[in-house]
Amino acid sequence: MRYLTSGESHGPQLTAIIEGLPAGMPLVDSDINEELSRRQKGHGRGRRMQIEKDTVNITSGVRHGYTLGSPVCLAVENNDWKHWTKIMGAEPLNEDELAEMKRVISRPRPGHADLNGALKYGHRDMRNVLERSSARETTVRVAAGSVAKKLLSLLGIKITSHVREIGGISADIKEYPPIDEMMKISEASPVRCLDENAGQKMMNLIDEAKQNGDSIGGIVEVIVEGMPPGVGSYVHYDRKLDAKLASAIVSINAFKGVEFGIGFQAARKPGSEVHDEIAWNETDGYYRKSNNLGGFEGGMTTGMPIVVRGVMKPIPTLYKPLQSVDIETKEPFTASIERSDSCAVPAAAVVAEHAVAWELASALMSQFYADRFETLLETVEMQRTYAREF
Ligand SMILES: Cc1cc2nc3c(=O)[nH]c(=O)nc-3n(C[C@H](O)[C@H](O)[C@H](O)COP(=O)(O)O)c2cc1C
Ligand SMILES: C=C(O[C@@H]1CC(C(=O)O)=C[C@@H](OP(=O)(O)O)[C@H]1O)C(=O)O
Repeated sequence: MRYLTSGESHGPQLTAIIEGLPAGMPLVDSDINEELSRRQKGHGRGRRMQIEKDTVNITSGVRHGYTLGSPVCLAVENNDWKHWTKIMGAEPLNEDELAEMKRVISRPRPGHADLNGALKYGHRDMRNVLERSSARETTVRVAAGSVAKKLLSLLGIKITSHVREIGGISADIKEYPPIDEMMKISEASPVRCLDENAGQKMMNLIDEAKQNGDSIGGIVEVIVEGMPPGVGSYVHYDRKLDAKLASAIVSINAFKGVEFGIGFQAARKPGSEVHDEIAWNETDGYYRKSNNLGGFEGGMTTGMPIVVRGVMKPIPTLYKPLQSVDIETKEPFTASIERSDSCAVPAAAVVAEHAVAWELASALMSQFYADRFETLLETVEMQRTYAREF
């Protein structure tokens, strides 16, 4: 399976085209809209989220609530577009407006794509860069990911996400509740934090950062239960499923790091405290007595829950901007200010969840390829039985 996205942040719409879905999979708008709405929530977001109410228009590949096996096109309109038609060049301008338009963005924001993107593509107006480098694009990544999440859920695979840390305040999770419970808590919490105390502190810190014209980042965690063992491969670098997940996480705007299970802690412990002992029983087949490695050995799923975390840096646009240089005059200036979030970690958790869902669904489809969804169901079930009895 693959997908492409297109669209500018303040253009008319965002689009994703998915190729390679099996035919006969149930899919309706609400499967996608519920996930889009989750991405829009979360303490710390700017005014844009009040303007948008992201809903999908499925324009191809689905009839009467079932996939056809043909490309699925998902379109999400930008409500904000109507305020930007002139700036985005969709309307002819009079002289005054033209003069106004000469206020091009020439002072790159440290930490955003502005300067690198401008010099790469030769844009003197950095709006040409920020329109596409904006995380607005994650809307349709979530749309595509929600189709993958639907496929996973029909195969009995559950996935959720939550916030582990914001601005250095860490959620103190002694024991994870069952995954259905985690889904509910993270949905209800304004920072998607499973620990209510830490959640409140995180919100206070976000408010403080906002008041100071600053921004903060954090750590999100994605948890998956029900993946059959043996998905992915050890035989080649580009077939290792943990590597694909790592790439998907780091591809999210502002994500700088990734870890599985106990992650970086593994560097500070002896092997006897890291590797998960293997056991077997009739109901579950092989299982691990612990899950320090977060569901992967040798680039393949172990059948244990997948636990993957991603690190998001603070948002680069600052209302108290950092020093930069004007690319026209080469004089030092403070960076330009665009309307901005002060913290988008809770939203980014939902994006990470969908990025992971996509990679897992895609791996299942390449390993158990099926033109018909029913065949996929049967083959995945066969793999589970085979693994249990192996
Ligand atoms: C959900 C989400 C919302 C974001 N909102 C903003 C924002 O309002 N302002 C901003 O400057 N960056 C925001 N970012 C981060 C930038 O998009 C990102 O830093 C930029 O594209 C540069 O890419 P890089 O940080 O991966 O190098 C957001 C990221 C995510 C995931
Ligand atoms: C629009 C979204 O996030 C945007 C991501 C973003 C950036 O620079 O990445 C900058 C802001 O854009 P705007 O200036 O239009 O408010 C965010 O709002 C979204 O998540 O849907």
